This record gives sequence, C-alpha cells and structure tokens, in this order.
Amino acid sequence: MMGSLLDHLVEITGHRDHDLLDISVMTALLNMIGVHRARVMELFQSRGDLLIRPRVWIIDGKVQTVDEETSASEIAGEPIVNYPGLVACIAQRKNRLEEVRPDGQHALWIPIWQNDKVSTCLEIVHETSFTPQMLQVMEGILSVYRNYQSLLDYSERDSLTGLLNRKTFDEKFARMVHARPQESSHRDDGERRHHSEIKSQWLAVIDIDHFKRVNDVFGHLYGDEVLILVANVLRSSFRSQDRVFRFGGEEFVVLLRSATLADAQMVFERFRENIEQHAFPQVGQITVSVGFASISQETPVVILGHADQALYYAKDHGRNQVCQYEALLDQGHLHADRKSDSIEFFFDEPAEN
Ligand SMILES: Nc1nc2c(ncn2[C@@H]2O[C@H](COP(=O)(O)OP(=O)(O)OP(=O)(O)O)[C@@H](O)[C@H]2O)c(=O)[nH]1
Repeated sequence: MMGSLLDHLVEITGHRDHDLLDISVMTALLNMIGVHRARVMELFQSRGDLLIRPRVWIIDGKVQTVDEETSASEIAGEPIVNYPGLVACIAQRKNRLEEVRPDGQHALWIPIWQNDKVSTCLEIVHETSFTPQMLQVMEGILSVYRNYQSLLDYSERDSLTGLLNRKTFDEKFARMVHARPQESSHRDDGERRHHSEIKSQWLAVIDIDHFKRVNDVFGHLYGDEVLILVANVLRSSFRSQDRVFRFGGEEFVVLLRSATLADAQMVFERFRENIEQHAFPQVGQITVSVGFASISQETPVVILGHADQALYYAKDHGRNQVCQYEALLDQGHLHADRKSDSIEFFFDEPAEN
C-alpha cells in the first residue's frame, strides 16, 4: 500500500503538464481506492454564466481525456447550477461535500481551492458511502495534486490573466505538432490551397484594437480589467484542448487543434464577435483583430510570422476582422519572401488607417 502510494506520488510530481498531472491523479484514485467513476472538471465564465466541462474522466476502469470525438455540448460546457451539490460546496467554502444521488450512488465533490478561487474540481462517484480510510488516502493524493497544480500554474501562467505565458509556448507548440493527425502531416509545405476536408492545426495572433486609447482615456486599471475580461472570453471561446497564451501587452496567441479551414475561420470569427458584443464596464465596446495561419512543417517563429503578417493586414484594412495568411497569399495581397522565409513581407495596396 505504502509503496504503491509513493509510486503514484512520484508519478504525479514527475509531470510538468496539467493534462498529464490530471491523468496521473485519476490513475492514482483508480488504483488506490478503486474508484469506477470520476471526473476532473474545469469551471469557466461565459457571457456572465459560470459553466463546467470535463477535462479527464474515468469510465469503465479507464482514464480518458477530451479528444476530437468529444461532443460539442461537452466542449461548450453546462451551467454549474446543474450540479447543486457542487454549488453548495463552493458557496459554503468546503473542501468536500458528499451527496447521495437518486440512483443510490454516493458522489463526492472536491473543489481545488487556489487563493479563494476554484477553477478545477473533482467529482468522484462510488457505489457505497466513502469510508474514513478512503477519504484519508484521497485527501493525501489531492493535497499533493493541489500543491503541485499551484506550482505549475505559477511557472506557466501569466499573473494578470491566468492564461499560459510566452515561456511555455515552444513546448505546447511542439506537443500540438506531435499530436497532429496523419492526414495533415504529409501535406506539401509549398501547398497553399487547403482541401476543405483536411484538418490542420492553426495558430492565431490576436491583438486588441486601439488599446492605447483605453489606457489613455480610462487609465491602466481599466486597461488591466479589459485584458482580464478578454482572457475570459478567450477561455470560453475555445475548446479545452486548444491552447491560449498571453504573449505580452495586449497580444494573445491561440493554438487551435485539429480543425478544417472552414471551422478555424468560424471559431476565430465567433471569438471576434463575442468580443464585439461584450459590454466592458465603463469602457463600453472594444474590438480585436485576428491573423491566423496553418501550422505547417515550418518552425514556430516562421508560423508566428505568418499569423503576424495576416494580423498586420487586418489592422491596416479596418481592424475588427479575421484574416488568414494562406488566403491572403492566394489572393495576392501578401507576398512571401522565400529567401528570408517570409519574415519580410509587402502589402500590395497602400496601407491606410
Ligand atoms: N493596462 C495595461 N496596458 C498595457 C499592458 N501591456 C501593454 N499595455 C498597453 O497597450 C498599448 C498598446 O498600444 P499599441 O501597440 O500602440 O497599439 P493599439 O493602441 O492597441 O493600436 P492597434 O494595435 O494599432 O489597434 C500601450 O499603450 C501599452 O502601454 C498591461 O499589462 N496593462
């Protein structure tokens, strides 16, 4: 028992990644206390509502994570009010709450408290009541999980918005490219046309329009508030397997996993609209410009350069719009500089604005 517990603790603290950490905690719960159903859930805000969606779960004795097969409703999340036990647990600031479900199953809600906030919680379901010994082992595993998660957050996250920081970009980029589906990996690099069925990974650079004015007119505190609210809209606009970074200032980067061009265009457009329709306290309406590019076999710097070029094009042609690098090349609006591999670029029309 002790040896097995130590093995799990070594496994849990050996990861520098939240997904792997979640998986090893679920595996520890499965093996140490024989849990048959459990979920790691994330809590997030969307249009003023608090929603919840699963990130990792145990079903039929196997640990599973969100993947491309995950249903749209699971990705979108459901209102937290659907889970009154969890709502009561958080409202009463408890570390855990046990409830008996109509089917007689016992469920345990365990919010992971960090600085008075909960963004992750566990739901553990068991046929019978949890024994004191089960609770003790679980509490031990979860204390390590809690502490280790805050350490990871501290090193990986931007302190203002809680989004991933720039430092983590290369590693997350490499992992996403590694997870690339087969069909897109043998696409010719020089190929600019995307078959509508082909799924690719996408990188977007997002920049708030005229953000300097927000700071100048309302002050930096309101500017910071806008950054936090934009980060919330970002979190709720993308799937949990996508990655969202604050790259510094008012610039954000999104890595979008496995989507067709049409889907990527739709998702970024929906995000742009979400921001346009959001009422920012005092500041009112703000808009964003988005440039995105396909994650080809090029280096991250080159792909970031592509998305940046599309972003600059959007900024120079009216802002509050989404532009795609490959489409701009096809339409002749941008010209890749093959020698320096597209670090330099030219607009075909005189820039205005
Ligand atoms: N409040 C706040 N402001 C920031 C932060 N980081 C950068 N900024 C401000 O962001 C503004 C960026 O302005 P610019 O790059 O000139 O661009 P812009 O005004 O957004 O205009 P366009 O991008 O051309 O639409 C500057 O005023 C910076 O001071 C931050 O952490 N908090």
